[in-house]
Amino acid sequence: MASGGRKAGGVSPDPEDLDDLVVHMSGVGVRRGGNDLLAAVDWRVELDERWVILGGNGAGKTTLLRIAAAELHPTSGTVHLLGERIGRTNVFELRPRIGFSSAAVAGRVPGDEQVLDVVVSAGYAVVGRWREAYDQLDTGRARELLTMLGVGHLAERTFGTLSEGERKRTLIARALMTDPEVLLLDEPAAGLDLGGREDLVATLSELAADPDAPATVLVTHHVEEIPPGFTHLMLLRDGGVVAQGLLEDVLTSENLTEAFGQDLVLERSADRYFARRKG
Ligand SMILES: Nc1ncnc2c1ncn2[C@@H]1O[C@H](COP(=O)(O)OP(=O)(O)OP(=O)(O)O)[C@@H](O)[C@H]1O
Repeated sequence: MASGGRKAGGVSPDPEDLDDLVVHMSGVGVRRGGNDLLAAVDWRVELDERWVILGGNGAGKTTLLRIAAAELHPTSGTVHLLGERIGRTNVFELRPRIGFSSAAVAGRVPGDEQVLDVVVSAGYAVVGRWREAYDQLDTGRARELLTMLGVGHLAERTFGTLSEGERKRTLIARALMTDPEVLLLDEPAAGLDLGGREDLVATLSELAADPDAPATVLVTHHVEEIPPGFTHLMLLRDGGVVAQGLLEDVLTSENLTEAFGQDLVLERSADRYFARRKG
C-alpha cells in the first residue's frame, strides 16, 4: 500500500518518546470471525497533533478509535495509550483521561437525563446521574463547556428532546469534561444538516487552534468535514492504512482514489476541501 508523509513506527516506542505520545500502536490487528477488521496498523499521535481518520464504510475507523479509547483490545500488536501499555494497565483508570464521543456513547444516555448531568457525570465515568452530590465546580465547568459548544442554553433540557446537532455538541462537551489528554470524536457531524455541520466544523477548528486543547482524533467519511487547523490524516481501507502523515502531504486525489476505490478528484477552496468523482 502507498504511504504518504511520515513513516509509521512498527517497533516498540523508546520509553522517553512515550511522554510525548498519546497513542502508539505497533502492528495492531483485530480479527473477528475469520476477517481482519484491522491489520498491521502502526500509528503515533503526539500531544499537539489533530488527526483526521478518513475512509469508506467498513474501513475500520470505529474499530481503530475504540482501541484508542481503551474500549477494545487488539488481537495482535501492541498499544500504548498515554504512556500506558494496554493489557498491563488498569483501563478504568485510563479511560477518564480519554474523551470519547460516538454514536454508541450517545445510545447509552437515557432520554430523560438532564443535559447538564450528561456532561457532569463524565467526571465519574458513568452515564446516568446516580450520584446526587456533584461539586459546584463540576457543574460550573459543565456549563462552561456547553456554552463553548453553543448549547449552554439547553443545560436544563432533557437529552431526549435535543436535535441531532445539539446532542452531538452535548456529547463533545461531555468528552471534554474530564479535561482529557486526548479527545476522540467518531463521526461527530453525522446526521447534521448543512448549517449544523458548518457550525460544528467551525467549533472543532477553534478547538484545534487552542494550544491547551487535547490531542484530537476525528473520524469522518467526508473531506468536507475536515476542520481547518487539523494537522494529520490517516486514510483507511479494508482495515489497512492506505496513507498517513501530515494532512497536506496525504490528502491527495490519488490517495483518496485508493482509499475509496473510485476515481476521485480533490479540490481545495481556502482552508476547506471538497471531493467528487472524476469526469
Ligand atoms: N464483531 C464483529 N464481527 C465481524 N465483523 C465485524 C465485527 N465488528 C465489526 N465488524 C466489521 O468490521 C468492519 C469495520 O467496522 P468499523 O465499524 O470499524 O468500520 P467503519 O470504518 O467505522 O465503518 P462506518 O464508516 O460504516 O461506520 C466492518 O465491515 C464491520 O462489519
